[in-house]
Amino acid sequence: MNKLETIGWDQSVQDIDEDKIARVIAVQKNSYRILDGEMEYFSHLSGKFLNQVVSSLDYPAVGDWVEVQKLVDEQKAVVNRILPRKSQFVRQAAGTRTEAQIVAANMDTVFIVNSLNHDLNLRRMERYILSTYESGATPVIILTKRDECAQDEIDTIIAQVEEVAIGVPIIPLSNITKEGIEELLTYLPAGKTGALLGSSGVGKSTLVNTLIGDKVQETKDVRTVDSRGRHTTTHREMFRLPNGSLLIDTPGMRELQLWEGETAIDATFQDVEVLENECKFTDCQHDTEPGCRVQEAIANGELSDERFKSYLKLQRELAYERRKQDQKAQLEEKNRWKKISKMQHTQSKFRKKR
Ligand SMILES: Nc1nc2c(ncn2[C@@H]2O[C@H](COP(=O)(O)OP(=O)(O)OP(=O)(O)O)[C@@H](O)[C@H]2O)c(=O)[nH]1
Ligand SMILES: [Zn+2]
Repeated sequence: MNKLETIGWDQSVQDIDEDKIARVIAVQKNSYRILDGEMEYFSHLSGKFLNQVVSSLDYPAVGDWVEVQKLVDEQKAVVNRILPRKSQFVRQAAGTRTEAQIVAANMDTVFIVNSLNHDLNLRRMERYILSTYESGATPVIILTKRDECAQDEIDTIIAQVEEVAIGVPIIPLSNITKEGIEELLTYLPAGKTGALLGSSGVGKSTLVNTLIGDKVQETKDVRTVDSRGRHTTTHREMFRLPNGSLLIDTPGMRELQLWEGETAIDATFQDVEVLENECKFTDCQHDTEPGCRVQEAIANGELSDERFKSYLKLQRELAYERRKQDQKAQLEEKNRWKKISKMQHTQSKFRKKR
């Protein structure tokens, strides 16, 4: 096995010098911690790289494969480019600006983590499933803290989750009793990359510690702070598990604002799609039309009204996002031309003077 395979390498990129490839394991303010399978390096982006950056999606993210120039003795490196991603989980960055944020890259599986002891929010879960399908990875749902729930409560919750997570594996587990951990690992065999996503406090970092069998991530109960008063661990980080898989831990998200997802709507709402196709009216809004198959399904309980509303709402949200992004792109293009024509203008004035 070559050393890149120990950090999840499975790309079929041709003409590549193995010694120049590394994987991003953590993103710091202006530097990237990268691993080549043997050694860790602190790396920066090359000037050429920075000149080509157009959007936030062009910066390296945790899980990315990068082509680098290494200074082995100093354990430093310069990043020249990002290799094409096979998957990327994107959300709208927190705040009001229209900007994308990559949560994790090149993962095979996204583990959507929820806790059994908190109110489960099925609408939120639909968002995570949608974004996961859009990312190009496969979703798996994890329900933590099963030690705090009786079996019948767990069964009820699983039944509810099954209705919104059609065909998605659901794993109830406990970081305390370790029930469910073995099952989780069947979805993360050697060489594969997973990412843990979900709200704050559901037990993502604790799960990383459970899987590694050591305390590598700080968790809510103990916040370790170093001498300069900073938290000692970066929260968004990729780890190697003892079974040879890779796992990305991410900070809890307060809300998952969609960035894109039109192509993933069908996979997320397979049940609704089937009903829409069964509807005999070709132009149906599935709203108030008498005889509509969707409305019939809602009336007889086959489809929940909340789920159908959520389906419509997410579609509206995605269309709105798309318009906002298009407007932003137009504005950027306009500004780019303004800048170019201004530059040409000053250049011609300069020439005339001479
Ligand atoms: N009873 C029980 N408590 C758990 C379990 N897993 C985690 N916890 C507790 O839940 C709390 C939050 O755990 P974290 O691992 O910090 O949660 P997180 O998802 O990483 O949170 P953020 O880092 O804020 O995103 C801690 O007090 C853990 O000890 C579990 O399986 N059972
Ligand atoms: Zn209809």
